[in-house]
Amino acid sequence: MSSPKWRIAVGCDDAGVGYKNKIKADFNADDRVVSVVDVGADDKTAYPHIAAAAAKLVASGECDRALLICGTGLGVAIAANKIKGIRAVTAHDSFSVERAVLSNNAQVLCMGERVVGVELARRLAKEWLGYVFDESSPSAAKVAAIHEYEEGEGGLSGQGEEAQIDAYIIPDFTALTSTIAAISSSSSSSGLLPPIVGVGAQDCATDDFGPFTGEVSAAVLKEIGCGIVEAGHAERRRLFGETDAVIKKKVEAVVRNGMVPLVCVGEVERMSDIDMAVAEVLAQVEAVLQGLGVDGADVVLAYEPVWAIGAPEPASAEHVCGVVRRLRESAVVKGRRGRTRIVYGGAAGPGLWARLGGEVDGLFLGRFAHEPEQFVKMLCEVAGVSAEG
Ligand SMILES: O=C[C@H](O)COP(=O)(O)O
Repeated sequence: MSSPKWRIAVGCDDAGVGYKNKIKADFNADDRVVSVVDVGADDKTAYPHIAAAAAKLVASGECDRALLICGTGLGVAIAANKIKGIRAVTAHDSFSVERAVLSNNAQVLCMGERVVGVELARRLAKEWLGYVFDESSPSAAKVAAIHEYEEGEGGLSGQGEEAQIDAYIIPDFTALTSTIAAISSSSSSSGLLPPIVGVGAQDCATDDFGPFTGEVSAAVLKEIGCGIVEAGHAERRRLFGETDAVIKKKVEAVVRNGMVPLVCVGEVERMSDIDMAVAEVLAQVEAVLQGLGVDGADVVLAYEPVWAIGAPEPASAEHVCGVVRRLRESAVVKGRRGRTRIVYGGAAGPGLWARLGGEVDGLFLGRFAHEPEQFVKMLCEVAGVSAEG
């Protein structure tokens, strides 16, 4: 097997500038490294922001690893570990650096400029590049257990233990801030913190900045508190001519800004041959996910047969489950490093969840979400709790 070529993020606070710059130069000269992104300006930026920025690059899949330096290497590790999916360690000796990768699959190495000599720090960073976690090793199950705790305690939106499901309201742009404020204040007054319902947007721009009058960027959506953003809804494709290439750029923008993309896919015409439906849907999925620069990111696919959107009845459970199963088995989904969840949309209403028999990860509601009682009923069905309680 050929050695991996690493894409590395480096960062530091004002106590770690000297070591960061030296190690960065070492990385740039090392042919095991293909790119180095420096997230740390050599200024007074507090370490949590630097550490989180580097960790997000790793979590999104834009970088493979990060090396962070502060005075002790402790604060940056604590901050980086707050980013979902990140395993950051502080290590100042050769054995710990080795085990951080081989035992813990840590993607982030932190060191302290006031703790370790510069030549040892450089040597450790060099050794670190040589270690690769073995997914078939006995350590893999333990790392998976860490991930399970993270999912159990947090989930898609970082919700608390009270939340059994990830629920999102996705209103139009003008209602976003008031919806976020309403959810936030009702969560505080009910004592449920953080909110058990998140908020998302129906669309976003492909770019974060630039002259795109009328567009709403993913950066702004993140800033106001969105957690999820739709990309490629059937109506965007049909009415606004959005192509797979545009949708892919939007997905990249959503992930780049630390949110989850809700990628809508679905065959246009009703067809009895499930193979034909799968081929059409899979082509859309492949066009968006293949070569996505954010392979490690969480993605939600909304399987919405276009013919079922706005229809009196949803697609049959047999059809939905058949397509979803094939999507899950596809190379493009199986081969991703990030989690891919598949939800169903298109006339989804009460009772559908049970008929789908656990084959899908959730529902994408249109009209029924506009009826509060039906909405709550379906939330309860998915959460497996009684609507009466
Ligand atoms: O955006 C919503 C979905 O396209 C589904 O809509 P629907 O449940 O009203 O058919």
